[in-house]
Amino acid sequence: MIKISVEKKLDYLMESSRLDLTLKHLNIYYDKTINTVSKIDEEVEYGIRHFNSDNAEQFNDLIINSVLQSNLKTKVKNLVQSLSKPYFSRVDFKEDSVGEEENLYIGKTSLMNEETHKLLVIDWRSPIANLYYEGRVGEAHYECPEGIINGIISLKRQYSIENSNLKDYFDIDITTNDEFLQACLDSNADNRLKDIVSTIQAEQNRVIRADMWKPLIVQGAAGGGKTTIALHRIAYLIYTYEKTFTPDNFMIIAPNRFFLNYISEVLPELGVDKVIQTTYEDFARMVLGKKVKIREGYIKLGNIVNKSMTINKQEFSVKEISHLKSSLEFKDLLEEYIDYLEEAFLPEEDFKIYKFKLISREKLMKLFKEEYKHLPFKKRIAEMKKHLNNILKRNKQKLLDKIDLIYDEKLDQLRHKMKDCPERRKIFIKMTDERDALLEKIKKESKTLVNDYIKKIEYRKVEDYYREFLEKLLDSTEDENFLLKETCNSTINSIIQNLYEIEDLAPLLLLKYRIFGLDEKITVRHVVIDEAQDFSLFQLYMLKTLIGSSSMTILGDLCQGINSYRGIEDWQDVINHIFTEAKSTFLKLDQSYRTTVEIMDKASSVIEKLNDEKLPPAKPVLRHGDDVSIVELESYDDICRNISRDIDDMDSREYNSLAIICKTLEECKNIKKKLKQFNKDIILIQGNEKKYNGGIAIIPSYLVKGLEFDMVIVANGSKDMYSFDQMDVKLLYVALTRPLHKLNIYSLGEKSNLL
Ligand SMILES: Nc1ncnc2c1ncn2[C@@H]1O[C@H](COP(=O)(O)OP(=O)(O)OP(=O)(O)O)[C@@H](O)[C@H]1O
Repeated sequence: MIKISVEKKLDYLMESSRLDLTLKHLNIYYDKTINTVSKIDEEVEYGIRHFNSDNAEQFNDLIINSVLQSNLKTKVKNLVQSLSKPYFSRVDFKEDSVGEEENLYIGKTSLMNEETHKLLVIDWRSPIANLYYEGRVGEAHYECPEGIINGIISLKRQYSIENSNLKDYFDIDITTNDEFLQACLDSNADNRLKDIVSTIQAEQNRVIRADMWKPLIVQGAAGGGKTTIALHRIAYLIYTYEKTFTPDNFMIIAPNRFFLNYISEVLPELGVDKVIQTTYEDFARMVLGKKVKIREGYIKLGNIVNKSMTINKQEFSVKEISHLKSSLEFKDLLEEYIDYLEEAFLPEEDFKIYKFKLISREKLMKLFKEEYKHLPFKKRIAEMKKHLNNILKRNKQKLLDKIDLIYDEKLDQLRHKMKDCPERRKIFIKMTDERDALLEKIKKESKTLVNDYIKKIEYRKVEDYYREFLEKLLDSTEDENFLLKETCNSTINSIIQNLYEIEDLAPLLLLKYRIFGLDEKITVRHVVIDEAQDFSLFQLYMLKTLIGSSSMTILGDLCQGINSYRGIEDWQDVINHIFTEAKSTFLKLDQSYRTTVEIMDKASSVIEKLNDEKLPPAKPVLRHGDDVSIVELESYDDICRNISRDIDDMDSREYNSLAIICKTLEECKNIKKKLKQFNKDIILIQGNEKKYNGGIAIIPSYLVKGLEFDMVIVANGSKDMYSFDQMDVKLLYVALTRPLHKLNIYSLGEKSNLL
């Protein structure tokens, strides 16, 4: 029997009654909220039933109530969560200038004691909660809008509360390697990522709370919590800027929809709804306003990975072409083409009525290129249209009067020159007819003059501009520049087939943005990009341009840059070339939380083979597990027999998820087929799936980034599969960093020298 000291017993009783008190207030608040919900529900229902589109007031009420209804739903969801676990930690803090020590209970959402107006629970995102994440017992401080508050922490405590019951609590100093974190990391992988509010580490806390207005770039080790932290940062920013922004002002960009599903539970768990969660491809489609057919990135990468086993010229040029199209140099070439379009956009003529010049082309160009420079071409033309209408309005009457005057003078001269006679009368009539005809012509022409001028301006489809750009580039490129020629030719072919590469999206977006502008204003104010190492500089430039701000969080790991032929090679390039006008914050997450020391050491030994100082090593959290097993076998049948045994072992180890990682999709299919003999039910992940519900999956190496599993089997880590080629090294590194607890590697024949 465990002996518990009297002190701990008393403490426990005190904590239990504190929990009861919190729950009592929570329940009162919950009941009140539910009452409000029913009232609002009734009002919305009434509003819909008696809807009268002519009654503006009623319509406004309905809109307001619907928003309220939706907010209340989120509130109720959060309250239900809080009722099960109202807080997870406590900090006892005495501010230097205040006599009394405060017991701060920290939870996912705050709660007020409505009688005393004191906070029973403090939101983890509030400034004072920093004491829990960064302060140690003893002298501590936190920053808030009023300045820096100094004081003393006398206690930091973590609670294990389940279903409203206090199970246990631990007193800690710093939030590193404490029992809580260890317990979290020891637990098994869910099929979804989870929130980590109670165990956020100091370096992670700094990422979460970094200044929103500066671009934030985070290099984070595999398993360093980048994805998790990205989502917590969004929750933090929404809380901090509650009065300024709504959740849909925030957007997270993830590598694919499968990944979006994997992260889909974290934000709701953190009490946040309605954040835009998308992929770069989907976002681009939305901006382009059409269904552009894109060769999925994973298919292309799959082809590259496949072919890299037999390196040939063709494969080399696919990577080179992608690299070129993703570069800022390519963007500059496109900008030159847009400059050329700008020069030729207006009709080659003055704006005139009949023979009378109202404004010269030179002046119109000045307006177009200088006055309205900040606008896309189409919007410039809309502005110019207004301007031309004004010019016409101002000058039409003047012109008509002037013509009258000229003819009056002419007629006068005639009168002086000639005596009245049939001849003079004839000339007179001819002249007045001529004048009237001219006046009529001008009046008539003026009705359509502006529209006729505007109609001369030709718009093409975005993809037609793109094609013309490439054709012109092709013409102006020297024959020896094989790569650029090949790039233009292959891209023109793609346009003809109406099937684009992911690299074509940034050029298409730039053309759309500069020529047509956005169909709808983008309301996103802050973008978070996960797995950003696979983004190109051109893509990042476009995202920044489209949201019109540098308020971005960019997280990635250069060690996992499996798309490095087009992705980022050095974060400094992002700082120097994308965020030139804003001072960026660069932070690192060196610690890795996902896996054991043994597994991380093996993975690190692989990435170190690249000998690249820009690829920082990951430091595993002190958690030990089994050694990594590497077994060389003679046939795929032997490999599958071993895998089958590992699968049988899963239950005894209480693992929920296992991934068999093969380098290519072909190998995945082959192994899946062979495993059928052993009656193993395995899901093959090919990249187009929307979700993974746990269990055993077989998955190609280039699709596993970002994911995690209790156990990973690298099906064939042989010499033939993984060479010292940069892509091979990174693919293997990504595969080795996926398991939480166990890693087995098989090899068909001799194992790779990387291992
Ligand atoms: N402070 C923490 N407390 C508890 N668990 C944590 C903490 N930080 C990270 N983890 C866990 O570590 C694992 C890895 O986190 P995550 O997937 O966010 O890392 P990542 O940096 O995006 O990884 P990768 O780049 O390898 O995909 C997750 O299971 C996450 O819950």
